[in-house]
Amino acid sequence: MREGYAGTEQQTMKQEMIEQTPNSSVDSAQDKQGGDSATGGPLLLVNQLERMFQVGSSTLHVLKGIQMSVMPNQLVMLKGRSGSGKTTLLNCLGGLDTPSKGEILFNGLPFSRMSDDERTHVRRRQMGFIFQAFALMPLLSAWENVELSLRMAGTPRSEWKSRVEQCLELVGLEKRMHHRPFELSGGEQQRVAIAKAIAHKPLLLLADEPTAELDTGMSAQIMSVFQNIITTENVSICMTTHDPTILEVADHVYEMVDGKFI
Ligand SMILES: Nc1ncnc2c1ncn2[C@@H]1O[C@H](COP(=O)(O)OP(=O)(O)OP(=O)(O)O)[C@@H](O)[C@H]1O
Repeated sequence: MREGYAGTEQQTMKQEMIEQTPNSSVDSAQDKQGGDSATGGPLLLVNQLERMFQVGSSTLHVLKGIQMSVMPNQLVMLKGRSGSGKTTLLNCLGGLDTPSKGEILFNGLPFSRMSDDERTHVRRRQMGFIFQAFALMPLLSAWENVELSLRMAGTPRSEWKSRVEQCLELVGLEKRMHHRPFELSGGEQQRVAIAKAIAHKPLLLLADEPTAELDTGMSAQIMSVFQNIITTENVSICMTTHDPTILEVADHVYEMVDGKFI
């Protein structure tokens, strides 16, 4: 993940997550109601999205009129060469960056036109993020990493134990729950990151190159975990990838060239 505007936003998000106390009484199940996905429409709808960056005196046009949709329970992949704009798009979809033009509807709501607070609320309650570099707390066990995510989402404490166990079992780590990240392989660490990202029952998982650090066997395991959680957790996944070997498991692949889909 390149640093820059979006990198700063991700830092901000991580900071928000660290600072957030579990004081919200909003029920995540309640948040799952409504919106287009409840009526069979797309979970995510992107209309004529553009993103420009001001670099010195020139304007860099990175996203140039993106149209896309993600349906409920779909696995959508964004493929493209380095620098084509995939991460910039993913950051806009997750509200970590703001489009210069165009619109993003999430669960039937105008996500890109929400206030920062509203967008943060939606992001915390209904979205989960997975990054290339696992993003785990190094001193916490797999169990504690997942529990932290529930704590930050405001899930009642009484539900933590069963949900942590359920998520770690879902990703096949029931025998490694008390290991810390350095005691786990790359693939296992990424599975903890997935358990962490789904713990609060999001509608959408956004994953930036989730298999980039992994060998072919481990990448295949991660893809099979993704397929499993789409059905068991009722979640949609939108991920970026460079890896042609995993594209076949996608429900839909968007190919990006120079800020546009071809
Ligand atoms: N904040 C920013 N300021 C200036 N330019 C930026 C900024 N963010 C992204 N860019 C530029 O936008 C282009 C697309 O970057 P992006 O990271 O979205 O591509 P990518 O397809 O995800 O690449 P990779 O696969 O290498 O991560 C690059 O040329 C990048 O330098």
